[in-house]
Amino acid sequence: MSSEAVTRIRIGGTAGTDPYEVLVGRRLLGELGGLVGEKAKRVAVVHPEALAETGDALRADLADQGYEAIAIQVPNAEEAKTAEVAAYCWKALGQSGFTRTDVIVGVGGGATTDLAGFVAATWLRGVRWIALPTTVLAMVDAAVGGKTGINTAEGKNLVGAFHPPAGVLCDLAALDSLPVNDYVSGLAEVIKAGFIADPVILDLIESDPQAARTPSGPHTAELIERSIRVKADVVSSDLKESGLREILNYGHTLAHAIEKNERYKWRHGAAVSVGMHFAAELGRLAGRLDDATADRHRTILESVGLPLHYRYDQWPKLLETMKVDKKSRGDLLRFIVLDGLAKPTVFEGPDPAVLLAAYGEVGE
Ligand SMILES: NC(=O)c1ccc[n+]([C@@H]2O[C@H](COP(=O)([O-])OP(=O)(O)OC[C@H]3O[C@@H](n4cnc5c(N)ncnc54)[C@H](O)[C@@H]3O)[C@@H](O)[C@H]2O)c1
Ligand SMILES: O=C(O)C(=O)C[C@@H](O)[C@H](O)[C@H](O)COP(=O)(O)O
Ligand SMILES: [Zn+2]
Repeated sequence: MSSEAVTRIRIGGTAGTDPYEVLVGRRLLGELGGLVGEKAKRVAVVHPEALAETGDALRADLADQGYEAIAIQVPNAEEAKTAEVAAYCWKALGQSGFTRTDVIVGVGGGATTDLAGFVAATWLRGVRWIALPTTVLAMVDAAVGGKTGINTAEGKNLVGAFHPPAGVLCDLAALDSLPVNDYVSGLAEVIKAGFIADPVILDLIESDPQAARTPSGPHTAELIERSIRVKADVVSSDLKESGLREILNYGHTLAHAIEKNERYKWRHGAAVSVGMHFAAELGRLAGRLDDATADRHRTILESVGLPLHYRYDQWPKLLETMKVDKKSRGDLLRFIVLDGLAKPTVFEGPDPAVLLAAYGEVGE
């Protein structure tokens, strides 16, 4: 892709949902006004502390276009995904007289877009919102697909709504300021897309893992676009996770338990990396996944600097949390595993001894 090219990926438009586009490229700001639209009088730009300048620049730009624009600054990372911060946003909307035709813009990483989308889903029972993801993870996953939400002390994303955005603008230039640990953490969801659906992603990363760790790598745009296409295909046919969408949860059953155990101080992508290692070992021990594909998880995750291990002594607590994962049904634990490369499937009610053995490979 040349630096001027813009890729457009269409999402939804089936089962009564409004279609929207994910744009990937550079200098996409000119698209924002059109997405906000003429019916809106007010626009609220929700941004994290780390992007205070970006948030204010967007607010000023929207004000120049004639909107009553406000900026709502929220804490960085998971500290934004709380009921208290959502209430703070609702207060700001109420005080600015925000109506049903007004629009929320969420600019930031996945934590910010999850929160902004959730505030949009709940304000007046649902207003239009636009996502401007600024991390790899938010571009390839969080901002796409309409899952919005916040955490509670009891678990990850326990409160939320399906509320797709009106558009998603992935400006690759935003990635230049991202700390390397956050860049790499987003690669976990990219690698997830590779294992569940598009192995070319794995080939591209394996061809030069060090280059994959930076936005200036030769395959950055292709990795992001391929991952978005994986997600777009899935959520376009199953927005509300009645079946197929569960494959996007690969590695997440353990990951969310680790995040809760760490009081949301771990990056989501790091936890997903450990969770995929666990899911691969579970698949292998259950006799479903071949050794080569299971081993490939370790090598590729490690090659980009993602973690494979977590504390062995925490297993009882992690198991308790996993029992109330959103994929559980009654007392039935359910995991996404692979029957082979790009063959994700649901594994229901694994033998507790197999679960423990799989964690034996992950625990340290
Ligand atoms: N809704 C979904 O479908 C979905 C999918 C995947 C993940 N998620 C959620 O996404 C969240 C993780 O998102 P994340 O990995 O983007 O982390 P994040 O949103 O916590 O961002 C990481 C840090 O980077 C900062 N930041 C963001 N963009 C920056 C930039 N361009 N330059 C400098 N700093 C920047 C943020 O303020 C934060 O401090 C989790 O809460 C996870 O549950 C949601
Ligand atoms: O979009 C989905 O569906 C996913 O499962 C993508 C995940 O990467 C993402 O972390 C999602 O927020 C997890 O959803 P949850 O329903 O398990 O909370
Ligand atoms: Zn995720």
